[in-house]
Amino acid sequence: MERYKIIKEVGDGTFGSVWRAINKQTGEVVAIKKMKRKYYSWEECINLREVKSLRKMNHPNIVKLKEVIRENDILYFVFEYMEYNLYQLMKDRGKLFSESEVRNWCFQVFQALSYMQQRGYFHRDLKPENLLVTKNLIKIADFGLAREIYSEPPYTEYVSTRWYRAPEVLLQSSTYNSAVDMWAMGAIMAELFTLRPLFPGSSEADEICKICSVIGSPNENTWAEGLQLANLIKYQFPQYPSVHLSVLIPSASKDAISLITSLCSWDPNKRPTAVEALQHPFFQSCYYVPPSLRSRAAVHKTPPSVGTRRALEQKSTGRFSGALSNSKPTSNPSAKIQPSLRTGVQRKLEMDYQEASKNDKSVKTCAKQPRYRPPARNSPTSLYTDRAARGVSDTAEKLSQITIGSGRQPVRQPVPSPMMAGGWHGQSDMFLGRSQEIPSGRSYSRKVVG
Ligand SMILES: Nc1ncnc2c1ncn2[C@@H]1O[C@H](COP(=O)(O)OP(=O)(O)OP(=O)(O)O)[C@@H](O)[C@H]1O
Repeated sequence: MERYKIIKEVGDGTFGSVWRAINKQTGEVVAIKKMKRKYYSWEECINLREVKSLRKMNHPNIVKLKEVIRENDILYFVFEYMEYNLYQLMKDRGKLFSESEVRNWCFQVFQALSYMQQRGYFHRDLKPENLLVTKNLIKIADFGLAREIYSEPPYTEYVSTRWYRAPEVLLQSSTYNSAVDMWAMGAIMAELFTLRPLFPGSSEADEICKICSVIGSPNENTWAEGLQLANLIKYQFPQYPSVHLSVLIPSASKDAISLITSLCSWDPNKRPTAVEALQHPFFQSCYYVPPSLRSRAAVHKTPPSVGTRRALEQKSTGRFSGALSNSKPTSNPSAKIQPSLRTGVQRKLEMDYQEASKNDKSVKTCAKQPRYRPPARNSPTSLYTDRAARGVSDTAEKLSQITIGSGRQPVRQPVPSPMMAGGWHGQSDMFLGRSQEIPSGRSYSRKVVG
């Protein structure tokens, strides 16, 4: 580590603190993530397999892992340095972002997701804090890193966000897939427009409640499988009609609303894949180069993210091409997602249903704000400083005692790190898991340093 000069702490996550540093030899500015637990041998660097995968990921919109160092039993990840995360940008924002800013960012993130999805990976913890920005460039961070479920406090104060968690995960599906990232992107996109989280649930139960109050409760037509999942854990959805998203996101165009609506579909199978999202009319002005045509397009020196859509339109036959046809992509091979990537068994969640029946009576109403309120457009910044507005209230605290599958021990539940879609990682999944479970009675708070 003596090769690096540590400058200052820029982030403090669940598993590591992140520092800005300079490579003394090259002068390059990097971000060094120092893991909180100790690793007494390389074998103990439980996630090395994933680290190797991450190092292989080479995409302009995925934060590059440059180096992994273990020194004095401490594990360090050296990343390229990014100036901000999206949460910081939203928090400090005095006025709304323009639609073209939102489009530019989302287009880049969908390209990274498309890259990952085509390689059978998905992120599973997309949230504004994990989207890092330098100038116009945005990159996905924090995936594939070691997540230790057996680690001891000092992590107990942190409760990972549930605001971007897909309903199938909330309902403890054992077979979720890359569509969870698409859900998260819908929620993030909406938040970029309003600077308010779309589904600010204060507990898992309240999270579902918030979702119902926005997109309407699911039914046989919208998500038959979800009703079955709910049945399995004896959960009853609260009954709400849907609200048109344009009411909640007044600054967004019709195309943006259409994309967010489809990303936030109850049924994971009805959400677009990343490739399909890139073909949505919202991105009409953007220039997407399907991987199959990358080498040819490279000749034109097109920027990796956004440009003018000049070509390849005839190649786009995805979900949103033409008049929003329902036909599946045909001529664009990259748009053909292998069925296994969509439906593969990802993991077996550790579940404890002992008190699940409590949900029958407990989740008929949302905590606070029974309906999502349209954003206060004049004071968007207040959201991130107002605890109550973020759904953290006494009522919420109480509701959080009776969450879906409550009765669990307040220990870290393994939520696997980004992993090969369609693959069951078995034993190692325990090690790859990240904290997702919300210990009862704890409130969510974002931890952002700097
Ligand atoms: N490459 C980077 N460049 C600059 N800042 C970074 C970088 N990577 C991470 N950070 C900052 O550090 C914060 C925490 O990083 P990260 O999410 O990787 O930690 P974590 O322990 O995995 O967090 P979490 O609790 O979200 O799982 C990020 O939100 C970001 O603000």
